[in-house]
Amino acid sequence: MAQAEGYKNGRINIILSENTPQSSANLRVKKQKHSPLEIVDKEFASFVGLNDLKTSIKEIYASILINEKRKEEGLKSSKQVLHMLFKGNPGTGKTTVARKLAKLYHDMNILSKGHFIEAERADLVGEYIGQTAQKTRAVIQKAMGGILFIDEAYSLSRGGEKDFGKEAIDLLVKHMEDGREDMVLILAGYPREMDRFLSMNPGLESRFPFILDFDDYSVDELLNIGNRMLSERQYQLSKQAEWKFRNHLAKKLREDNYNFSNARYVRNVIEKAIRLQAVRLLNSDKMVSRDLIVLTDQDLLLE
Ligand SMILES: Nc1ncnc2c1ncn2[C@@H]1O[C@H](COP(=O)(O)OP(=O)(O)OP(=O)(O)O)[C@@H](O)[C@H]1O
Repeated sequence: MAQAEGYKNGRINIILSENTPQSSANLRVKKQKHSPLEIVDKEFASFVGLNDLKTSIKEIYASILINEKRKEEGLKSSKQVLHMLFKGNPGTGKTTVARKLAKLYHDMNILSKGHFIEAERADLVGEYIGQTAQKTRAVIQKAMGGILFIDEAYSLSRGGEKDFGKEAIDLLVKHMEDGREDMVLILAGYPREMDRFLSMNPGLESRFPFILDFDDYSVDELLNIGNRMLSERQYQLSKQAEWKFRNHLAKKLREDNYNFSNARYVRNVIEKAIRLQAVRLLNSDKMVSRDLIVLTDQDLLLE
């Protein structure tokens, strides 16, 4: 196990005891001389915005480390339950953050494997008696040592009391109650549907100590996300294209916030623009190297 070794200059230094199974991950932590909270900043540096969420994750991270330290010192410590509810509109980063947490928890030695399993209703719910238990147990088994992420969790209670989805929920709850710690369950979905789902399954919410809200992005944040996606691929928007995109995003946010898919929408526009630019360049007789980088307003198909 990694251990927290005292506090120096406001930092908790992580050291390794011998025979640590994930020693390479933790050695990385030590070599870089980052404090645990800086590690969260570093891991989440590629995420635009999400400031409240980053603060919550730091609190979780800090409380886990301090709890471990208290345990070592023989002080009272609570059992760490890390199951989470993620509430946010489409494309607000729920899946991407959950994947990142799997890695972080692995580096912290909380999860032995740190892999990420995403499951939906069809993976858990069967069509005949006995099949749901089989399917759900198999998914839980596969997720042991990692994160089990169930997107649109409310789809499990779609059919009401008689539906097998209820059985899947009960099995997941039972698994959480059994207190096997080497798996984190994250139920995710859109805020309104999640709230309805939780109100229909009393007692469920209280089993999740962490509820994280993913807010919609502002126009500036969406543009920032887009520009980062482009620079990762060595592209950029022309001034005019950026202006056009900004106005369009502002209009989108005013119009249909509920169906708008936030950062995923931005990703789709950008991927389409890259394809349209390629066709435009092949059709043009003159091409200089800068043309390979710049996406113009003609390349942005905004709908
Ligand atoms: N804050 C962010 N910074 C940078 N990129 C982001 C951010 N949030 C989301 N993205 C990008 O947007 C895309 C969609 O994100 P993701 O799939 O995590 O959203 P989601 O909330 O799980 O959506 P859904 O609920 O519809 O499945 C991904 O490509 C992701 O990398």
